Amino acid sequence: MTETCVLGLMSGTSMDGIDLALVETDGDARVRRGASYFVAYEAGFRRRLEAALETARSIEARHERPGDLAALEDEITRRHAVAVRAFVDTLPKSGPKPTLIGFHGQTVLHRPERALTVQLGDGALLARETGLPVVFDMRANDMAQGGQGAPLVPAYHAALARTLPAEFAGRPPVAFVNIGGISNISVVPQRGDPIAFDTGPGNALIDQWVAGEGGVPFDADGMIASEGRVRGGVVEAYLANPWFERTGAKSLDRADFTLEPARGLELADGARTLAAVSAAAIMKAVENLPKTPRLWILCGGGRKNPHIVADMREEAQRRGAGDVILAEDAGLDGDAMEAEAWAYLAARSRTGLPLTWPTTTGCRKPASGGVLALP
Ligand SMILES: Nc1ncnc2c1ncn2[C@@H]1O[C@H](COP(=O)(O)OP(=O)(O)OP(=O)(O)O)[C@@H](O)[C@H]1O
Ligand SMILES: CC(=O)N[C@H]1[C@@H]2OC[C@@H](O2)[C@@H](O)[C@@H]1O[C@H](C)C(=O)O
Repeated sequence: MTETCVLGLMSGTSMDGIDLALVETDGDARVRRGASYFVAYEAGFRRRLEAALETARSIEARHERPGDLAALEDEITRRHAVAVRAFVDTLPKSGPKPTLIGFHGQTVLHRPERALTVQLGDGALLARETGLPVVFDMRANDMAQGGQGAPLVPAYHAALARTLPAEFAGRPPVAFVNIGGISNISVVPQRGDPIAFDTGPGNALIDQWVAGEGGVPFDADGMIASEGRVRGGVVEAYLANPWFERTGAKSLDRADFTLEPARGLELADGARTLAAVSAAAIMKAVENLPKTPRLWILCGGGRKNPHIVADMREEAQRRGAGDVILAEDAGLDGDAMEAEAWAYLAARSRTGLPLTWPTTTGCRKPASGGVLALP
């Protein structure tokens, strides 16, 4: 494939808004990262998305849209179209313009054990609204091929690993950790396919905790947690979840971990303890990897919580697991990475290249995927 300028769209499990990013890519080794943009959801819309998770629980087949989910899907899609137009308006007149969109949509249900994953997002409507071809539904074929349907970002992490500055590239295996609502890891070895899985809760529990106990949407820069201390017993209760013993490909629904073990804690102790849980859950991944990573590159909003980062560094040292750095330290953009990934995946989809491998989602053989909608 020749190089295409692709616009990636991600509305993740944190439900905080829409990330947009441009990538010029052939869907293979050539990756040139471009501009990025973010459109926040206002509190009321975030609450509607949260309510949709409840409504979606009754879904048994992925195209069912009970209750208000059809109307919500329409609105989510139109909000993405508005975001695309706003982003494109900011691009310099002389620079590259997107000719393809990679669209994630909003996950409202993820039940890999039932081969069921539901993203609200109407690719055909987005194509009509933007006038651009749209690749969407990139998780479905992986599931049809026996995979978990997530995580999908490892294909992009593997491509980025090849572009790392020499001081980092010489330290395989490199681990990319996305600390979103849920956290996931991609380990990129020197040779061979990436190894990946969801590691456990990221920011979703912290967000729910500080919203419920403190009335704020997230613990900005870990300020609330700074006033608290780690309750070791609660961390242990979380880590006793059989999830952590499971080896191989595995992926989570946002509802799989709850605040139950933290109930009764005071606001700041809860925020600090849940940050420790996120860090410990990620570092526990080492126990399920064939080789301990030598470098950890953090992306996603959780890298801005200094307690998560500090706890990970301490644990990496204890485990002899090398350095923990932020995406920005390696010249990358930790906020835009998932949106960039959806752009890259769309380009791979167009050329039929694999989006997933047996080592990333457990699919039977490397699987491409995605549905193309033309304007
Ligand atoms: N300054 C900050 N300090 C602490 N936490 C922050 C900060 N900024 C963002 N976050 C956290 O990051 C979250 C958003 O992260 P991100 O956009 O990576 O998640 P996502 O893409 O929605 O999730 P996922 O990767 O699970 O799909 C917010 O909900 C918040 O918890
Ligand atoms: C079903 C779904 O949307 N899963 C998300 C979620 O958020 C993080 C983690 O759980 C990951 O598995 C996935 O997103 C990333 C971007 C992925 O598929 O790579």
